[in-house]
Amino acid sequence: MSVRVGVLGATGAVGQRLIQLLDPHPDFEIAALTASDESAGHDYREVAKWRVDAPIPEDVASTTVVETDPSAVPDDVDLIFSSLPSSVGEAVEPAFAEAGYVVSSNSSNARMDDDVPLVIPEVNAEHMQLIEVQRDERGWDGALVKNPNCSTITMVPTLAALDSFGLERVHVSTLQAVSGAGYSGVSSMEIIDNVVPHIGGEEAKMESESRKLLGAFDGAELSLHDAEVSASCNRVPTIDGHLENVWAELADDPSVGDVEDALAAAPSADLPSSPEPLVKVFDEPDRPQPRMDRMLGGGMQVAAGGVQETPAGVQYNCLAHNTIRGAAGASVLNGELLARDGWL
Ligand SMILES: NC(=O)C1=CN([C@@H]2O[C@H](COP(=O)(O)OP(=O)(O)OC[C@H]3O[C@@H](n4cnc5c(N)ncnc54)[C@H](OP(=O)(O)O)[C@@H]3O)[C@@H](O)[C@H]2O)C=CC1
Ligand SMILES: N[C@@H](CC(=O)OP(=O)(O)O)C(=O)O
Repeated sequence: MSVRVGVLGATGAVGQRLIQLLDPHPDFEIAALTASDESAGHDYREVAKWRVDAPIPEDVASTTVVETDPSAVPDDVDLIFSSLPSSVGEAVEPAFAEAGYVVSSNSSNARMDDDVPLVIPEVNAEHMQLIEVQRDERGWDGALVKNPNCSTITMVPTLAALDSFGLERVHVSTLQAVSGAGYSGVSSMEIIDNVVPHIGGEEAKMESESRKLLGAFDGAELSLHDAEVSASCNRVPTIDGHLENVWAELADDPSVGDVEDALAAAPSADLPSSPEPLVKVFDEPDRPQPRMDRMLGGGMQVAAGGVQETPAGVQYNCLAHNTIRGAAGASVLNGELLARDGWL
């Protein structure tokens, strides 16, 4: 199988990660790269400030970047990956879906729309069926599919693994890497020797997106999970890898061993980029750590550890690479699911 793919926002931080993952991909072939009007018409190497810690693929470097408009992308492209600023995605992604393209987007716009699948394939692949509702309602031949926010993706696979114990309430405190804000997002004077206890909009995203991901889809409508989720988000001076401290209140009151077993047994998805196992559980109380564990499973594995009982529920720590599992890799995984299940 070879699926021709386009990347919207290809010159950006997440766009570069997408290229790093798509260039060697066994099933996907990069056929179009888009960016802003200022970059259009130039070779990719001229307009992308390449920041990835691996060489820029030569065939990509010499590709001409085009405008972010459906008319600029060849008709035989089957799948579009989008990593645009959300204000741009809001206007442009529906235009691509209307023009017949299936869009796997990482941008935050439309994630909570009733007819937009918000998917982590290992957690809620069945929500992809919402595409039928979306096509009926919007009259699109294409589709718009989202992956969640990077902090949400880090935590939700662990919550899904514990939901059979009766997930009632979640408190989470995050320690988020600077790459989550993009290359120029946090200045060195702000973050070196410091922690910033505020990331605009992040807490609300974790609280709402988690409940949608864990919600039930009856074939026509999606209902949010009942659990209350409360988040506190902090920027810390790590480069990549979001570490999170989670307290989960579970109706069944499982033992620490039961929780560790459930996390370790979280099902993987039978897709090229899905890690096996989905969650690596550490016995060592001081793991996972961003520098040591963010590249587990090629950056796609979620790590967990430090499970203990507390008066506020089961407490544990979890970690994932925010620009791979939390962004570009999440979109690629959704693309693999879309291709495998015949949505293209
Ligand atoms: N950085 C991260 O770790 C994460 C980012 N995200 C989300 O992913 C998206 C992209 O983030 P990031 O890669 O950091 O952003 P960047 O600012 O690095 O890249 C933005 C991309 O969008 C293009 N672009 C900007 N304005 C326009 C426009 N008006 N029309 C068309 N293209 C445009 C840029 O092109 P040009 O180079 O020509 O300006 C560039 O390719 C955002 O929605 C962000 O919130 C999500 C999770 C993690
Ligand atoms: N806000 C995240 C990154 C991000 O861009 O998230 P979203 O995909 O929800 O816009 C962070 O700072 O780490």
